[in-house]
Amino acid sequence: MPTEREAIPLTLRLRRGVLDAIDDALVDLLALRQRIVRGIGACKRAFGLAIRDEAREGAVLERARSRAQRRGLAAEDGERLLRAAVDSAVELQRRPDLDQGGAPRLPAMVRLPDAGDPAMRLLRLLPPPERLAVPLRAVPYAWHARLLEAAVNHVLAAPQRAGKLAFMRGRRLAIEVTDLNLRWVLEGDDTRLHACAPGTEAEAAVRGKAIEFLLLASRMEDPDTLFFQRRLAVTGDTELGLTARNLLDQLPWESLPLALRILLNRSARFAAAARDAYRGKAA
Ligand SMILES: C=C(O[C@@H]1C=C(C(=O)O)C=C[C@H]1O)C(=O)O
Repeated sequence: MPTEREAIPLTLRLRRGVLDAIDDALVDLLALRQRIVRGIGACKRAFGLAIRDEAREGAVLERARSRAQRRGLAAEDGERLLRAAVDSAVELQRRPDLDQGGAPRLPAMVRLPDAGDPAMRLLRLLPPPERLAVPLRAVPYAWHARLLEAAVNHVLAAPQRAGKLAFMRGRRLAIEVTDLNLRWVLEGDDTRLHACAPGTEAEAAVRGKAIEFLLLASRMEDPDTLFFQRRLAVTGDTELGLTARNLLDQLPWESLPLALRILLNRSARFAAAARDAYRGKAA
């Protein structure tokens, strides 16, 4: 008799492992939502407001419906998920012990929306990306260039096989991360892209801040938006730059391993939260 572990195929077990990580993240997010709801409840008590706000609930559910649709889900699935979260929120605010554990957190609403949240407090301790530039410069160029080369060639494997990288043959394109002071030049040959020696001249460049590249790589923002809003810019040889940009638009992101996409997505969210927390501190 095979044991249960042996009987379940590895591919199924791996997918369940990823699902477990997603479920953990969902529960973590619910806990974070409830922590903020607690503050809202205390505020309502202090101002003598009703706990339930049906107009606001309607707006919350509508946002969930339209976001679900934009992500290719059924609107009802988005609504069901948020309906459960809103019910928990109302239940929490009705609890008589809501205020226990300290004074009502009124100031949290007056200052920043999430200012009292421990996660946001921690995020605000992080240095802004520009300050990471100094330690990053201590990492040998060859290391991050190799890493970039491997990542780019992995992502571009399919377009390369389809001959879509022919435009890069013998051409040099720079990638510049302005706030981290990082710059790589990639050159194409018949089979792949190579990172050139530091300081190599390039014919065109794609430049922007680290977070914009992370949002692009995690697919949390589409290339069109990033270029249209000039958060990523193409300089130099316009034709080469635009061809590279169009390639980014058509990349088969779904072919990236799921675990890598989750990691990128989490990093991008984390970086965006850190940026917002830092802006809050600077304001
Ligand atoms: C959190 C609030 O309280 C309740 C819960 C809501 C929610 O979970 O989004 C929305 C409206 C209220 O019925 C709020 O008023 O914002």
